[in-house]
Amino acid sequence: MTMGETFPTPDLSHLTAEDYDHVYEPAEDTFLLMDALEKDADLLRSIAPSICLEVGCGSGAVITFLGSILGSRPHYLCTDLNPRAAECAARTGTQNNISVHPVLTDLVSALLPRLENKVDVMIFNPPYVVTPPEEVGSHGIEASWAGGVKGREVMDRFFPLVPRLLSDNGVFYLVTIEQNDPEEIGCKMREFGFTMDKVMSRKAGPEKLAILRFSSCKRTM
Ligand SMILES: C[S@@+](CC[C@H](N)C(=O)[O-])C[C@H]1O[C@@H](n2cnc3c(N)ncnc32)[C@H](O)[C@@H]1O
Repeated sequence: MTMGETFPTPDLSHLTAEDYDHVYEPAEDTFLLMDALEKDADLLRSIAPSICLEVGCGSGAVITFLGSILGSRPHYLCTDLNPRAAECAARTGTQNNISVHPVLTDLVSALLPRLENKVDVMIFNPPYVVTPPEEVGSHGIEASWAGGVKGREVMDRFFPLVPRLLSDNGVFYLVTIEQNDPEEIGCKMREFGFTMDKVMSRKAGPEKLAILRFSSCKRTM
């Protein structure tokens, strides 16, 4: 086992302040997610992934970081409904020599049914902030954080799609805050056939962040 292996934070020097007016700038949640992926590097490699997918890629920092862990063998796909984010994610991949393929779509709509049971590693740092419901649904920077009731409105729409997308040995990483009620999410995902593990947690200002990992109860590895 390769204890404590570290991987480089992606070079984001190509992104400008103007980009970040429109696209989520990597923050504590982004970095905690990267730390969790780094911690799970051996597990991720043991899956020998063919397809990795990040939903809501923003700058593309996380999917690119995953690429630095897993190398060039897997396909790296990502989605966002913000066109500027999709464009930034492609540039971040190029800047770091990782081939990242962004798809402009709501959640994963454009990828189903083609990716049915084919995704080995899936990541979602969703808009998780509790906001009035009417703030949900923007295609601009507000889509980065506006999560509506309990901060759950966007992620709740995604959960039923997880069993359709993940391969039998696949894993799904989700960023949450305490207000999202991670325990309730665990119960909901159990109904879809997944077990939940908390990989990491951290307090960042007022936010109690957690990185949850879901894997199929049928998982053989
Ligand atoms: C908290 S930001 C995370 C960005 C990036 N993954 C990171 O960790 O830095 C959430 C991202 O999800 C995107 N997003 C929000 N709702 C979405 C939806 N329904 N479908 C696809 N992407 C969405 C936002 O545009 C934003 O880029």
